[in-house]
Amino acid sequence: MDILDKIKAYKLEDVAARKAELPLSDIEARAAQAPAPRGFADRLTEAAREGYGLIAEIKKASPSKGLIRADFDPPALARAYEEGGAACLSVLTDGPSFQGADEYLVQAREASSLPVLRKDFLYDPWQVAESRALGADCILIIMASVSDAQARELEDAATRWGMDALIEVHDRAELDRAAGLNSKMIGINNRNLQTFETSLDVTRMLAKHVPVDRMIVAESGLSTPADLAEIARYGARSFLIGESLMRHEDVTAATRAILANPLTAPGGA
Ligand SMILES: O=C(O)c1ccccc1NCC(=O)[C@H](O)[C@H](O)COP(=O)(O)O
Repeated sequence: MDILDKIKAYKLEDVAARKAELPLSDIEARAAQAPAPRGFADRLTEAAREGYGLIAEIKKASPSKGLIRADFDPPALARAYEEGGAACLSVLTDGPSFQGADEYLVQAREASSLPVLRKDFLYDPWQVAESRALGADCILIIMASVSDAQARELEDAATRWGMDALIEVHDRAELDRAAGLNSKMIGINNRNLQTFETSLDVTRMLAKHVPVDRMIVAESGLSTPADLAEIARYGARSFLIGESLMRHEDVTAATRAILANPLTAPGGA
């Protein structure tokens, strides 16, 4: 059983328990009261047109690295990322593997004007409504962890709630399945979630197969302006970065530094 299977097993139990406490109609009522969605894909596209589109991640710990940032203050981090030039935020809400919390998303969104991705493992439309109730503007769909039917169901639910979906892939088969969905954003995860091996070669190999009407978001293992410039050569102008920014004491300065001198290339987003 790899980490993704383990996460899926406890997540399904957790969702069943949450649903028992709060039926779909109740969580939908909460979602309907949430602040209006901030256009996540639109904001990212706009930033990528002018330079790079950065989704900056609020990440305390991970299965591959353990504790990443002890001094962890989600509202302060959200403000620091915004000041540094991030286009969007990603907030890990999973507790057992990432030391995340739903509350971190609420706090980060309230502290900034940026659209927010709920970075979690979703299997059920109930969780999509829950994400909206928390204020999320975008959800993540990990193709390695869901069937085509589940992916479609999650994407449809996100659309109904006015949210965007980032569709994450790691290999060609997942990319081909993702292309059958409607979402504009395709996240190419450089990290193999079975082995944790991380290589920018994954984006290099897959980017050329992404349909031209989709936006590539390169994810994981990015830590220098040179990494971004290299990936930009493969056609990706948007990036999801967590650990390398979280390890800097001055997150604003680190965000500014990684976004400096974007590779000027035709093609925009
Ligand atoms: O980060 C992990 O170890 C991990 C393990 C299992 C499933 C997901 C995992 N990470 C989630 C992410 O996708 C990353 O947090 C995100 O792409 C940012 O990556 P990085 O910049 O390398 O922190």
